[in-house]
Amino acid sequence: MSNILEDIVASKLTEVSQAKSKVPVEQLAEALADAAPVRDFVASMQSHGPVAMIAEVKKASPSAGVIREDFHPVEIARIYESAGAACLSVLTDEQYFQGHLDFLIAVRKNVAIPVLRKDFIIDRYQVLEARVAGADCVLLIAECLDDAQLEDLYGYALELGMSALVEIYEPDNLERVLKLSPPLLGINNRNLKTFVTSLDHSIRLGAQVPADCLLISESGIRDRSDVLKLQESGVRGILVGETLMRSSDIGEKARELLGHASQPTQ
Ligand SMILES: O=P(O)(O)OC[C@@H](O)[C@@H](O)c1c[nH]c2ccccc12
Repeated sequence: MSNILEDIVASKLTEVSQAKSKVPVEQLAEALADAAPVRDFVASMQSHGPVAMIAEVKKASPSAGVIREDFHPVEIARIYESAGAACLSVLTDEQYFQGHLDFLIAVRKNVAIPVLRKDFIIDRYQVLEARVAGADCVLLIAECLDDAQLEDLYGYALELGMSALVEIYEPDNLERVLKLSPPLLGINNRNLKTFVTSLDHSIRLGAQVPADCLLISESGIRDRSDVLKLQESGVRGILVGETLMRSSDIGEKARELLGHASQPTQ
């Protein structure tokens, strides 16, 4: 079976080297002076209880294809914000998710809550690019990074004033990510090799996460009962994309997940 993560990482290597030849790192670093001040992603997650939502702006994915044709990132982001999302996640990968760094730039300027750059980060250049674009947090996927890379990219994100959301799928990666003492830890419910998605994955693996680390269950969350089930298992954050993006009333669906719905929807 082909492993999508390996394919994506391979194309990221090319993408990053092309980006570096277009805008050398020294030039990119000069733009840091003009970057907006960082918003505290971790604090926003911690202050939105009992379960804080990271709402994702995502047009398409390798597992689902195009999720939403009628795609206006800023409009969607504003709806998420007013529905009570703690933070936003914006896909910036172009090839596999039909995202764009420009979406993040536009979203960040039009909301007041912190924004995560959702991409496959394998190089410091992408972390710098994220900060220059206005990102408050970057995603670091343990399955794409060895220990040295993980530590380096994590440290660099912090150095630039951002937070990093460290994500794992494989149970074997838990121990090595906990060495960073991250305030946030994401457990992906979706196996990126098979696309099989099960909430039980973050529930089971989450039981091994220390209480001082805010546990975020990612992917495959569909309704209020899912959220309650996760909450009962100690999950304090959720990352939701597809369910919201497929909804004909995004705001209502977001409020339903958070338990703020005017009327429960089925
Ligand atoms: O659309 P969903 O099933 O609600 O999932 C959102 C998010 O968890 C998912 O997009 C995701 C989790 N980790 C990733 C890493 C890269 C790209 C995407 C992801």
